[in-house]
Amino acid sequence: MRLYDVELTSRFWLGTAGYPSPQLLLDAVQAARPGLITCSLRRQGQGGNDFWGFLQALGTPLLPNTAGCRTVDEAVNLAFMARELFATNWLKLEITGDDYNLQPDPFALVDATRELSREGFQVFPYMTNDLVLAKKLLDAGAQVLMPWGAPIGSGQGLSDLNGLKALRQRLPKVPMVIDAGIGRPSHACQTMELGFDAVLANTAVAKAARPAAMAGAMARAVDAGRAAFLAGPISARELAQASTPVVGTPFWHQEPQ
Ligand SMILES: CC(=O)[C@@H](O)[C@H](O)COP(=O)(O)O
Repeated sequence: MRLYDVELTSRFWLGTAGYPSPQLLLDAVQAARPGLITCSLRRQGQGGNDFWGFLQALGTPLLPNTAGCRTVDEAVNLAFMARELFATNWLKLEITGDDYNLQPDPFALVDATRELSREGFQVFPYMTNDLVLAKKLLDAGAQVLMPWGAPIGSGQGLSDLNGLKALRQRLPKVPMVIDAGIGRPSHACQTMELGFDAVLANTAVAKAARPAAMAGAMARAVDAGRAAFLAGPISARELAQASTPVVGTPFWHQEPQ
C-alpha cells in the first residue's frame, strides 16, 4: 500500500510499547514483518536514544507518535523533536481529551493537524470514528486517518461497528487505518473485511503470552481480511436460500437439462 508517496510492504502495523523485553519485541517484528512500527517519544523516552536507536535498527519504517500529549502545543513541540530525531515528516498525532478512556480531543486534533500540515508534516491523526471530525481533519491537511476501533488497550475489537461502516462508506477513497482496541486476530480480519486499509495493534501483541506468535497471527489475519474484501464477500441474508436451488444444476446460471 502507498501512503504519502511511500510504499509499505504490509497492512499490519505494530506498536512497540510494553513488551516484556527488547528480544520479544524483535521476535514480534520478525514474525509479523509489519508495514511500519510506531514509537512513542514521550512514553518510551526513558530508554532514550538507546531505545530509539534499537527501533531504527529494526529496518522497518517508523511512525513516531505523540502519545501522552494533552494540548496542541505539546503535540506540536513533540512533532518537531520527532522530525529531528527520526528524520521523517510522518507523525501519528495523538492528543488525549479524556483520561478515563484515552479518547482523543477532536478540537485539538484539528488545530494541530492544520498547524503541522502547514509546517510540512504528513499527519496521521488518531481519532474517534466521527464522520464530521474525519472531514475536518481532511480539510486541515491530513491525507490518512486513524479511527479507533475501541479505547487503547481495551482489546474490545470494533466497538461501534455501524459507525465504522458508515465512515468507510462515506469516505471510500480516504486511506483509513484502524488503530487501538484490537484484541484478537479475528478483530483485525473483520476490520480488513470491511474495507479498511490497515490495522495497528500494540497491546494485544505486547501482552500476549507469546508476543511473536500473536504478531504473526495478526499479520496473517490482516492479509486474510484484505483478500476477503477484494474477493467480494456475499451479504448476509435473513432467510435461508438453498445453495443448490434446482436439482441437477451445479452452476447457478446453467439451464436444467
Ligand atoms: C501503539 C499506538 O500507537 C497506540 O495508538 C495504541 O497503543 C494502540 O492501541 P492498542 O494498544 O489498543 O493496540
